[in-house]
Amino acid sequence: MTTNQVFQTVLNGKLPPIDDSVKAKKYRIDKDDMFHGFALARYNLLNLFLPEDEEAQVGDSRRRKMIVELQKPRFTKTSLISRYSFDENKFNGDQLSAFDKCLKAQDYALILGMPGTGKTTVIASLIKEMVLNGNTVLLSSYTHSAVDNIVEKLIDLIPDLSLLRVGSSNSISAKVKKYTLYSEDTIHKMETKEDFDRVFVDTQIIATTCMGIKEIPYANRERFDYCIIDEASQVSMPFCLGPLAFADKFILVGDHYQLPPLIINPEARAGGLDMSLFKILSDAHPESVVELTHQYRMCADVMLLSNTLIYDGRLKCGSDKVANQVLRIPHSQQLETFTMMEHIPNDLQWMNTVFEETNRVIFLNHDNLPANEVVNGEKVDNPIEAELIIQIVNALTKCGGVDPTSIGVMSFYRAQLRHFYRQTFAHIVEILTADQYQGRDKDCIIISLVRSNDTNNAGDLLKEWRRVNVAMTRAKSKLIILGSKKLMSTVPQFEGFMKLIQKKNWIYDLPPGSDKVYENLVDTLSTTQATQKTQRLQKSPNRFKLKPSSQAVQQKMLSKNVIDHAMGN
Ligand SMILES: Nc1ncnc2c1ncn2[C@@H]1O[C@H](COP(=O)(O)OP(=O)(O)OP(=O)(O)O)[C@@H](O)[C@H]1O
Repeated sequence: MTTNQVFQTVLNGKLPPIDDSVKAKKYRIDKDDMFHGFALARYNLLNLFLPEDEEAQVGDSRRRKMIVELQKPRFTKTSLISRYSFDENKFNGDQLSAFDKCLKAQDYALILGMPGTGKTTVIASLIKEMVLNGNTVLLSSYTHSAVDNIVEKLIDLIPDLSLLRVGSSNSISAKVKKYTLYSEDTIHKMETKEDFDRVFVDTQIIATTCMGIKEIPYANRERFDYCIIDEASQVSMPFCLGPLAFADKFILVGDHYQLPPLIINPEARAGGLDMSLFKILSDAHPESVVELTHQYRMCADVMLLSNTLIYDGRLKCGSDKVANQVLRIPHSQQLETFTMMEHIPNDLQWMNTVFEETNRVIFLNHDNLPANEVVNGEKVDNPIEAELIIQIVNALTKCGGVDPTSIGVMSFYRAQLRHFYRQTFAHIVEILTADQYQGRDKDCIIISLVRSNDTNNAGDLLKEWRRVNVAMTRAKSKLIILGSKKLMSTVPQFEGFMKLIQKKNWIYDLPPGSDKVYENLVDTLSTTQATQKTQRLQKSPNRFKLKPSSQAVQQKMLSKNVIDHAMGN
């Protein structure tokens, strides 16, 4: 070690004064996260099999019996917590059973929470009960956002929350930042190393991702009463083991009908690395599982897709309000004005189908356009399908007055999403892959299926039914899917889905030329001066060339009369 290094430490206030005469030399320390990650996974596995050594703090024979030998989990007859502080009327029967199961667990319990069934709500309330009764909790999850969702709920639920959020501060949400060690307004005031140690020992709840567990100093904090892992069906087993080793009892929350751990190596997948601990334990001991089946996200039509594809009718709407919700389009009449001004014939007015509030699920089939995919090496996109989606987003937001933050655009293909990043709405409308949408929702979701080709090649991504399930369960009140009916009808995984949407009459065949109909919708509407509109009409009176006898022409004449009348011509 040289003498001219300057160290900044977390122990503010105890720094020796910096000697200005010594020229500081800057060092860059690179941390290889990947290596760190795999080293951690290997350690977690190794720890399960090492002989128990208390002094060296290694070995975990208790977990080995549960996880490797699949020992039956034990449950007490009565709840381990005597005093419930929550209002039972605020929870449904499944959720109350989940509390009951978790609080009777002596080893572990599993919560299978279908989409939007209140997993986050249940975890937060469960933690509240645990800490109010003097227990300590290690809260973990696969992603930072899932950890923060729960912590944000805890902040609202528990006054004087004793919580330490461990992790890099730029991945942590603004509301949660003050629970980290290093934020300016941290609740954890530290002057000395003893203070630092005490934060880890005295705080009732420590929250971090499964990877972030490496930041918890082992010597300082060995035991928690409970470890709770959210998104447990997405975490591969070696990473899941990390947090579990710290606690006497654990609770895993997940849904193995949604995406499993992402394992790219085919050999590792064949060896079972994509099988989460959640799935292994729930298959081995179904009695340890409690299912949350009442969902508060999707309207009944959207839910029906998922029930048909995956859940076999087990998913239910939490209330009539949820079941009957619609996407409100406050200025829908503006679309009518536009179609009149542009003389759009009735049979080309496909946006009306999108705007119809009671159309909660719509499959816009573009076989008649056609809208063919473009393959470029590994990348696949569909420019015409993208153009249609851009028009839908603009129509809903700029014409219909729908809040752009309530809309999400999703595709299975990253190359397709690039078309949307360039749009003015890109910074407000959420544009994500199906995988990134797991755990999120929007009032209106528009899915770009992309694939459309002569050989009906659907690619591999659409064949993963758990990914399709995630995609179909993100919308609350309107789900718009764009794709090729011809191609989708050949995909075995979509057979039930296609049959259902056909039976329900949810397929709309876009007519040829559909992509040109609304392409200047935004320009036209942004021209607010009625006179300007009149000039435009005079310059190009007939955008759509039709025979003089056609019904549409009669309507055009009629609409022109209406506009003329309205403008006092
Ligand atoms: N018993 C209940 N009664 C009414 N609303 C509820 C109930 N439980 C949960 N909710 C509401 O349902 C919505 C979804 O809850 P939450 O976010 O906890 O679900 P989740 O299962 O974590 O969702 P995800 O599938 O995104 O992980 C929230 O708005 C929540 O307030």
